[in-house]
Amino acid sequence: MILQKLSILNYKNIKAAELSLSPGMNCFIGSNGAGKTNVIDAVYYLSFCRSALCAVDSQVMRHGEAFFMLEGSYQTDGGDPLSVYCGMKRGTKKHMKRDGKEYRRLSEHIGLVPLVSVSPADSLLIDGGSEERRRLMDIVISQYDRAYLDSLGRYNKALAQRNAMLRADAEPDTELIGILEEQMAVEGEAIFARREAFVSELEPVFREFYDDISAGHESVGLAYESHCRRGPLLDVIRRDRAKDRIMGYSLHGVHRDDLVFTLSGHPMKREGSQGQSKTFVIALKLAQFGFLRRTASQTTPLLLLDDVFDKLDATRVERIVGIVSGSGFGQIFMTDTNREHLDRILRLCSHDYKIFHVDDGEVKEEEHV
Ligand SMILES: Nc1ncnc2c1ncn2[C@@H]1O[C@H](COP(=O)(O)OP(=O)(O)OP(=O)(O)O)[C@@H](O)[C@H]1O
Repeated sequence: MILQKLSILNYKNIKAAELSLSPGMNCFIGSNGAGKTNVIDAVYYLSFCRSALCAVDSQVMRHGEAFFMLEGSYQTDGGDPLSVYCGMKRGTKKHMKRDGKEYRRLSEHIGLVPLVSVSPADSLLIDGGSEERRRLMDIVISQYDRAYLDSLGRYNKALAQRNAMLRADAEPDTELIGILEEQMAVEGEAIFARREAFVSELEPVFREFYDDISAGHESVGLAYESHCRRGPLLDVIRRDRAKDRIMGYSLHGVHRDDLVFTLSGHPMKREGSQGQSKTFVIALKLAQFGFLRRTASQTTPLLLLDDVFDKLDATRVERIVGIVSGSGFGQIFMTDTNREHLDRILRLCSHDYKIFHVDDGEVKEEEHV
């Protein structure tokens, strides 16, 4: 998938931008706070119907403005044109359209424009709670498996209802809580099977990328942990109903799943240096990219690299650039604050590229000399 043109109106600090993009590398350069991340967040928005950074849509609207609008003109891998539009007026709901036709449900759009993003916020994958790692699995799997997203929705609904019953003053109705547990078990087992298949396919590819970037200096591990491994999920959930009632929430289920990251057999979070943690996250995201390309109807995802090279030594930067400019990767969006650094990266890169200067929300394409 190639994003050929991007139009932005009133998105965060970008008042108006009309960008004609390279099918290869698109570099956004500017000082801190200039709006580089905001531009690539607009690209992210058009894939996921939401910002990667703001949970609330009204927050992406430029301060003092009454609406925002994003429009992307894509070329699919098959060569067909595709247009995606999102617009929202303050105080109303947003409208997402594909080729001029409004979606009834936003979930219908997820996966159409597959995208993998690497950003400084990804350090939370290592340092943050298990919800960050579950989100990584959910974001990838839901881009190629709509049934997964539906299962997740039904599971979360049953979980929220069960938690409400556990917290209520009145003793839970045994029949009703039993039905909710059955729903959680059915959907939970389906979610588990898909997460397990995903991780077992991702893990060897991830290790290969890590070895490649670190020149085989370190050995890393990635494992999937789930209560489903303790036996039939229904038994596992039901067994501790009395304890759950005391705690006021469900202690067991796939909402507690996690990914365990290790460096030489020790927890990455405790042992990894900043550069090693960054390498880990990048290898994970590159593996995710390959996985999506194979599964998301053979479409090459877009790759967003927001400020990724900070804290990495020159050899690792060189190896990463070598990987992403090789075959199998497609269009890339990258941000950097340092021109010399960017020029060094571009010298390594065999892709066609464009440079855009971002200054206080204004985006200008650099003329090629
Ligand atoms: N809704 C909004 N309206 C107007 N400006 C906003 C809004 N949301 C964020 N901003 C502004 O966007 C700027 C941050 O932009 P962005 O994160 O894209 O910077 P950046 O160029 O990536 O910087 P860095 O190099 O520091 O990562 C801040 O100045 C912030 O005030």
